[in-house]
Amino acid sequence: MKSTVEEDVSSFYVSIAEEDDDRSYSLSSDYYRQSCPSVERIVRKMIRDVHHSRPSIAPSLIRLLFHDCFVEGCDASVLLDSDGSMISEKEAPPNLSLKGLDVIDDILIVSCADIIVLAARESVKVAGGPRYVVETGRKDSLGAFKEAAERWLPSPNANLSDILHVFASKGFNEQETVSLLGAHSIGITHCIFFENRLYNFSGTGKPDPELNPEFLEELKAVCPFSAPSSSPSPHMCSGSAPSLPASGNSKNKTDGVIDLSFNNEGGDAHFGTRYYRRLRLGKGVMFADQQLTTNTKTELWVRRYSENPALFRADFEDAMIKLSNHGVLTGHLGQVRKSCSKVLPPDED
Ligand code: HEM
Repeated sequence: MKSTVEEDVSSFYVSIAEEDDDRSYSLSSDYYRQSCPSVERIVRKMIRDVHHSRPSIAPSLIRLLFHDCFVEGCDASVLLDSDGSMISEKEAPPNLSLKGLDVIDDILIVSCADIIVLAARESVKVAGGPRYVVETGRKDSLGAFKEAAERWLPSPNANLSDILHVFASKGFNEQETVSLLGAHSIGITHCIFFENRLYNFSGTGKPDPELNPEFLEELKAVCPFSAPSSSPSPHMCSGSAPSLPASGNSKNKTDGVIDLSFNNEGGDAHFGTRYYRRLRLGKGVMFADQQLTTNTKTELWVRRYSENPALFRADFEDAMIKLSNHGVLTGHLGQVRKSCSKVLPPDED
């Protein structure tokens, strides 16, 4: 006997074509009303189940949304493998440490692009963040954009004006940018993404003066200096920014990992608020984060969000909805892949 999920999947591919014929090409709140009415319920259940056995999955899926949507829009292009005609975005340095891609394929009951958005929404919720409403109807891309990934995904050592410029190019103002970065209140980072702040900040041979001195010592204990640092320069990711080996097998200093909320003493337990309170204490782990306190406009939002959890949650919801709708493909502009890592052959498109 077929499970509810299997029934939903088999009916989906039959009716998706009909669905497109009788509606305008835009996202909608009931896009899968006929073809897959249970999609949101199924994604919610699957994310909760995976989160139970693999609690690290929620931050990974939220980051995946950002890395998909910032590169030519929310079109699941980040999931495509390289083939004869294209190089995968997964090979772009900022994407080498992405995780959770397997979960999107495991859930695949509608387009990969919609699953990324719905999975990120549920991930925010299980991580203690707000629940927001997202529309559906995104289609998957016909190609991958590795060079765009290198151009648009900021380096953890990028300076604030570059970061604000990139976000502004995608339509996000300072307030929205600061609220989105609240996602860094959960998840992990590898030492390689901030070790220059501990040992050789901007080539000075000294630590970043913005780092809280006690916190600096704690970070050094977790990420000891073990080899000449590559001292990545603090500019946008263009292939020269720090990146991890594609395989996680090598045992070297790049393996060091800490929680983005490492030593939260003096901070706060809540999603979001925790991040901004830490920044005010000089406990931002990445350079990109800590700099939010150095500019009058962004510092204002850091302060407001650290003091007002309700304000943060409302703004974060709005910014995540905006991110989830960025540059989407609808109607015949895209396709619905059967495997997220492969474009459909033309005869099946
Ligand atoms: C200036 C912009 C940003 C930079 C430079 C940046 C950089 C990074 C880096 C280097 C990591 C560590 C990855 C690792 O070591 O595996 C990370 C983790 C993370 N980022 Fe960002 N990020 C930015 C914006 C965002 C945004 C807008 C979101 C979501 C809305 C986001 C969500 C996350 C999450 C949730 C993690 C933890 C991932 C995990 O635990 O697997 N980031 N980010």
